[in-house]
Amino acid sequence: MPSKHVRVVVRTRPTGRFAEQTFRIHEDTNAIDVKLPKSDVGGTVNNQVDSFSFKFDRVLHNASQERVFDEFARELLGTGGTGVLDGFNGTCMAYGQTGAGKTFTMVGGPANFAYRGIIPRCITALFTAIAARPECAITVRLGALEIYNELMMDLLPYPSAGDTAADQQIQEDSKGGVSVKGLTRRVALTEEECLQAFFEADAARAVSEHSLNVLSSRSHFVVTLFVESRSRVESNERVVYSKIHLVDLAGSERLKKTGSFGATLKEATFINKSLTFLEQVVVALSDKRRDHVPYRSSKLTHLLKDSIGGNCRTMMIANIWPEGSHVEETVSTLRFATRMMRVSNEATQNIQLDSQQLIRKYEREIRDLKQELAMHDILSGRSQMSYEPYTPEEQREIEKAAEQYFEGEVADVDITSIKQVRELFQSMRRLYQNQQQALQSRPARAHPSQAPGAGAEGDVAEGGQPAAEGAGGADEGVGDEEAAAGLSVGVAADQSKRAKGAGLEGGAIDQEARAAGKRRSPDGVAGEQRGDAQAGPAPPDRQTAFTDFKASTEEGQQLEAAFNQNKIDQRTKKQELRTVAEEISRVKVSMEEVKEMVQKKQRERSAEGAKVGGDSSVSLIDEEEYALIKRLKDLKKQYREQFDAHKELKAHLLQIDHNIQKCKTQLLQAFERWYEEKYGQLVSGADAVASAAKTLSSSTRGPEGDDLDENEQFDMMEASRLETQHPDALAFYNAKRKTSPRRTAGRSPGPSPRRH
Ligand SMILES: Nc1ncnc2c1ncn2[C@@H]1O[C@H](COP(=O)(O)OP(=O)(O)OP(=O)(O)O)[C@@H](O)[C@H]1O
Repeated sequence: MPSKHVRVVVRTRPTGRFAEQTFRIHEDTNAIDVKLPKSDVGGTVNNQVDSFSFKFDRVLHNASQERVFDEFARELLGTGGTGVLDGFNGTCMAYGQTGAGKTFTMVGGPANFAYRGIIPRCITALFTAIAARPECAITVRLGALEIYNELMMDLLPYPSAGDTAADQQIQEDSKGGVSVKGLTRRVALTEEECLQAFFEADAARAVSEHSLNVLSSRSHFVVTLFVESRSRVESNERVVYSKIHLVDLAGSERLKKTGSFGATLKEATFINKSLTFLEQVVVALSDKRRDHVPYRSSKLTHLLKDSIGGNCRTMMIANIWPEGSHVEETVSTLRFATRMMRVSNEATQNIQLDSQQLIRKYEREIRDLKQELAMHDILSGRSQMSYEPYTPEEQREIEKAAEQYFEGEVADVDITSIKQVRELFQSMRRLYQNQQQALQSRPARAHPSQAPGAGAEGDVAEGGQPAAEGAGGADEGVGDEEAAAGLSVGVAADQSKRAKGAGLEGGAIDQEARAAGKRRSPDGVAGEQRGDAQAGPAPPDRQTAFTDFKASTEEGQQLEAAFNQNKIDQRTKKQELRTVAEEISRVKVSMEEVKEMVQKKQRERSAEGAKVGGDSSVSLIDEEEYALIKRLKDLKKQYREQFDAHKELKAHLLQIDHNIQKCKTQLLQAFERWYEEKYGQLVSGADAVASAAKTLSSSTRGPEGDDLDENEQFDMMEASRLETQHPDALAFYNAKRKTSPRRTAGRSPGPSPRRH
C-alpha cells in the first residue's frame, strides 16, 4: 500500500455556549476558522496573529456517534484486500483537551446502545466482516492496557497476576514492530465475548473528578484487537495477521482550570508530559530533515511507534470543545491535528509462515523429488520431467480428471509422476471439502413434522404403516448415531452417519476443533496467554483431555450427567413412541378389516333390497352389522387417542433432542475453555464455537414449565425484545450485563491509587 498521511477528523462537543464569534465551522469544506479575541499583551500596537484557518480530512460538527463511525472510523477496517482481515494494521486515536469528548467518542456513553463509541462499533463490524469470510479461520484476541503515571498496566490480567499487575514492558521485533511483553490477549470467539472483554477493561480504567469533567480519564487507554487469519480451503502455511489499536488518550489540562491537587495533580503532570512527548514525535516526523524520532521518550510514543509513521493505517479524531473559555486549548488541539496530518504511514501486509508447517512442506518436497528422480531413471522413454510446481491451468486439468474419475466417466487416471499423484490427492481433498461444505450448509436436520411418515394424520389414515415406521425410524437415526459415535471431541465419527441429520453440527465442531487444535500461533501468542505454562510438557491429545475434563472437573461431571440423563429419557420416550406407533398400526389394520366387513354387510343388504324391489337404505340392519358399526366407532376413537398420544410423545422427544444439543454445546464449550485455560491452546476456530454458542444462546432457556428465576425471565424477555427490535444490539447488551459497571457519576476518591 502506498504511504498515506494520517487521516484526521475534527469532532466538536455539542454545547449550548458555542462561541459563534470565535469559531466558524465549515462542514462542507472541512475547514475551521478561529478568530481570537484581542489581548492586551501587545500594548497599543498589537501585532499578535488573531485568526487562523485549519483544514482537515473531515469536520464533524455536533455529529452523532453513528455518523462518526460510518463517515470516518469504519475506514479503519479497510476494504478490497487491504483491510484488517487481509493483514493490514489500523490505529484510531482520540486526542483533545480534557472534557472535549474523547472517551465519549471512543468508548461511548454509559450503557446506551445508540451512544456506543468507536471501539464497540469496531468490534461489531469486525465480527460481521469475519462472518462474511467462511473460507478463513479467523481468531480475534483482545488486549487492553492503560498508561498511568508512566506505568503500563494490563487491564485484563489473569487472576494469578493479582490486582497489582506489574508495569509492562515494550519489545521490538526485527522489523521494528512493537508489542507489549506478557500482555494478556484474551481470545474472543464471538462478538459478545469480545465486547465483554472490552467492557471489563474499560471498567478497570483509572478515572477521577476535576472541575471540567466528573469522570476524567487519568490514563491513556489502549485497546488492541489482534486478528489472525488462515485459509480453511488451502492447507498452506501462510498466516495473515494484523492489529487494530483503539486509543483514548488522556486529555491535556491546564492545572489552574481543572483545580487539580494531590494525586489528580500528579496524574495531570504525567498526562501533560506524555502528550508533550507525543507532540515532539509528531513534530519530528512531519519535518523531513529530522532523522531521529524520539519514540523512546515515553511509553505512549514507544507503544504507538507502528501507528505514527510506521506500518499502519492511522486515523485521529481531534475532539474540541468550542466554547469561549476553551479557545486556547482548541487552537492547540487544531494545531496538533494539522501537524498530525503531515505524518505519513506505510501499511504493509503482515504475513507470517508457520515454520513447523514450512519445514514439513520442504521435507515432503525433498522426498517427493527424490522419488521422482528415481522413477525418472526407471521409466525409460519418457519425456523430460518438469520439477516446477503446477500452474493453475494444470491443476485445473488434474482436478477435472479427478472429477471425471469420481463421476465414473473414466475408468482410470493415467499416472505419470508422484507429483501428479500428490496433486490428484489434493484435488480429491478439495472436492471432498466442497461436498462437506455443501452438506453442512443444508439444514442440519429435517423437522420431524416434515420427515416422511412423521405422524401427520393423513399419513397414518392413508397408509396405515408409515406413521409407525417413520416415527421410530427418523428419530432413531439421531439416537443411534449419538449412541454409536458418543460425544467425542477428537475421534472422527463414522462419516456415513455423520452426514445424517443432527450429527452434522457436532461433527463440524469436532472437525474444526481438531484442525484448530493442531495450529500454532505464528508469534507464540497462544503461549503468551498462559505465561509460564509455555515451557511445560506437550498437552495431551484432545480426546484424552476431554475424558479427563469429564472425569476430573465438577463442571464436566455435571454437564455429562445432564447429557446422559437426557439420553436415557430419549431412549425411554423412543421406546414409548415405538409402542404407540405399533398400536396405531394395529388399530389401523383392525379398522380396515371392520370397515371392509361393514361395507360387505351394506352390499348384501342393498342386494337384498333390490331383490324385493325395495330400497336398501330403509331396510333394517341386523344385530351383526350393528355390532360391526359400533366396533368401527370404538376403533376410530382408539385411533384418535393413540394418535394424540403419539403427537405428544413426538413433541416431548423433540424437546429432549433439543436439550441434548444444548448439553452437547455446553459441554464442548466448557471443555474448550478448560482446555485453553489449562494448556493455553486455542482448540477451536472462532466461528465453529461461535456457531455452538449461537446454538446455545438460542436454547439457553428451558422449555415451558422450567423453573426460571426472575433474572432469567427478565433476560429471556429482554433478549427476545432485542432480537425483534434491535437484533444488532443483543451482543452489546449481553456483554454489558455480564460486566460490572465502570463508573458511578461523581463517585468519591477510592482507596486505590489508580481508581479515584
Ligand atoms: N458528542 C457528544 N455528545 C454528547 N455528550 C458528549 C459528547 N462529547 C462529550 N460529551 C459529554 O461530555 C462529558 C465529557 O466527555 P468525555 O469524558 O468523553 O471527555 P474526555 O475528552 O474523555 O475527557 P478526559 O480527557 O478528562 O477524560 C461527558 O459527560 C460526555 O458524555
